[in-house]
Amino acid sequence: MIRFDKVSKTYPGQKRPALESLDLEIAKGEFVFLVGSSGSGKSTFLRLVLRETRPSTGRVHVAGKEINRLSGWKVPKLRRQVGTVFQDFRLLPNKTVHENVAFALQVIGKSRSDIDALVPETLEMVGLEGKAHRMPDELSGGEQQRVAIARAFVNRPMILIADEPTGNLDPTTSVGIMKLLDRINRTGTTVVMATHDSSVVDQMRKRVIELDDGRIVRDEARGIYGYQS
Ligand SMILES: Nc1ncnc2c1ncn2[C@@H]1O[C@H](COP(=O)(O)OP(=O)(O)OP(=O)(O)O)[C@@H](O)[C@H]1O
Repeated sequence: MIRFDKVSKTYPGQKRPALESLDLEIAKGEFVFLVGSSGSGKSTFLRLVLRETRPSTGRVHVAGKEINRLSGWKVPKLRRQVGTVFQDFRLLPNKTVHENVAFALQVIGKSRSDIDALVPETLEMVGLEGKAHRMPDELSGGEQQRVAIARAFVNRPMILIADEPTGNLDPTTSVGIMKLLDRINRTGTTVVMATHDSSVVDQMRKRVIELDDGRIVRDEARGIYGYQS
């Protein structure tokens, strides 16, 4: 589902590469934690998967396509296959919960009847039935993150990328969010999550890839967080 062949990335004006000669394969349906200290290259990895940036050398394959060669007009189609969730939720503040999730479908041209069916179903899946007409600021942080996950998943993407999704949440709320991501993963969606949250990683016992200075220093099938920040 995601394959990196000898991928290096050096940002313009930087001497040291953010990622160096990364070889990596993530299969369909896997759940992968990306860990490593600040600056180790986690966000750069995720940005390469989304083609928000391109590798300096090497090849990035996502959902069967070599994406460095993808022409610009095909990038939106790629991004439809990849849902994204962030630490700071990134909801539209002036839209209701329903509208936030519906918007993700409107921009890709889904019909009104599809939207009317998919949004309530997805809100129910994330445990927000009954809150469809609330505004984001009328929700707890955990609920806002559930809306963000609903928005990322409503289109049933092949891959879900989560960058520190529990970073602003207390431990109990984080457990609920992880159960939800696990449920999404069980539908067949590949989940890649960058995190500094050691308790979450230790609880889930999924594949753990650790980056250090742009290189993979650990790749374990049922790993723990295992590095001291
Ligand atoms: N746009 C950019 N321009 C120049 N250098 C960058 C840019 N983005 C990241 N870097 C550098 O690349 C390296 C890797 O950064 P990256 O953001 O991928 O790390 P990270 O593991 O995601 O860190 P954090 O856990 O703090 O989010 C760092 O040395 C960083 O300073």
